[in-house]
Amino acid sequence: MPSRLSDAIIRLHPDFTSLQELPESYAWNQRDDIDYPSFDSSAESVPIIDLNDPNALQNIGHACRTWGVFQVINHGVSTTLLDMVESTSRTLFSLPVNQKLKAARSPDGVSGYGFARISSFFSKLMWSEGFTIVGSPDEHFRQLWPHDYTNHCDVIKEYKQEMKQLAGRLMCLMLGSLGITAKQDIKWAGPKSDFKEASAALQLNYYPACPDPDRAMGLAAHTDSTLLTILYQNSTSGLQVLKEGVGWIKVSPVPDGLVINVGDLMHILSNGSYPSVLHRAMVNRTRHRLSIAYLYGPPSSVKISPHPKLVGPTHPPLYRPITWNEYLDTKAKYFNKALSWVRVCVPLNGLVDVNEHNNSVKVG
Ligand SMILES: O=C(O)CCC(=O)C(=O)O
Ligand SMILES: [Fe+2]
Repeated sequence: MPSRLSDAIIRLHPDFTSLQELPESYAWNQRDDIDYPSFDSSAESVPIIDLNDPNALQNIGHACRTWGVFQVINHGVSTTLLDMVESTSRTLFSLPVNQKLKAARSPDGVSGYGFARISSFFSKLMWSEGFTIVGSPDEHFRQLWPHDYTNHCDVIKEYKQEMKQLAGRLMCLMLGSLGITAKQDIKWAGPKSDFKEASAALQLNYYPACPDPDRAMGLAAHTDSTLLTILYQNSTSGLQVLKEGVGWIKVSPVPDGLVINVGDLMHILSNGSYPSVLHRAMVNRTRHRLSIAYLYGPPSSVKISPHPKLVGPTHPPLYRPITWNEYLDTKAKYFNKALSWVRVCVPLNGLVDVNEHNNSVKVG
């Protein structure tokens, strides 16, 4: 890398541990909570759903409709694997900045190390680092750990496999709660209804301890562009979701729990019944935080549209068909307005998309 370019990147990617004060470039004078108050989980809390509960499907339907987010326990992903993926992520972000930059995301690429991808939409910087994995992690991991990358690659591959299985199961439950049977009603679910052809990316997020957390922002408010997102967070809280009419609600980490977000494509598929949840990550004065988001969507050639079973004379389709890539392009252009650019019809109840009230929604 030419040295002037790498100097510029290092200036943009500081060694957070060396900063004793919050630089002005990281000070968010205006955060979204100007309009919305913040609550801890004592006010209202995101539903926690046991996947072994015989009522799991109904509970998921209710959570998707009212919150657009829920946590799952007894999901079948082992604690050992969650610990291992957390450990690989922590090892990655603990590398010296110069080493991490060897696997920097290229300006037009998606995989690799860098700031949150949504950073370009904001004038202030976010107190976080990210690493995106699309496809195999081998090449980038070899750059990070030239002599010792295979174990880390294996952990990521196993985690992605487990996530894919869980995501397929959650798809069946979420669709089932809308009255849609994966096997009969969704062609791309495949003969075993395992959504084998689905696409996905893994997003590792690291939020170092911050000297002035009240003025900093870990990851600004956004909805995910996915069908659904499976988020693992370590034991440090920081995730908040916006509950319409209430405010920002903390999503407290539950031992071995996974947070499931409804994404924009599920909102479209459900013809607006399931809201894609607006969420953000705050930072902590003394503790670092890690999160690992499995971003799950349809195969690249599949167009997502309001499902025919949810459409009728009194329920016209609210959105036009769109592929994941087309939607990502729309989101990158129109940010929080992306859903309205896909909309073909104003809902009969006259409500606008929840996200349009906020001016800081970005790609997930
Ligand atoms: O760190 C978190 O809790 C949120 C991460 C997130 O929203 C994302 O990666 O899209
Ligand atoms: Fe997100």
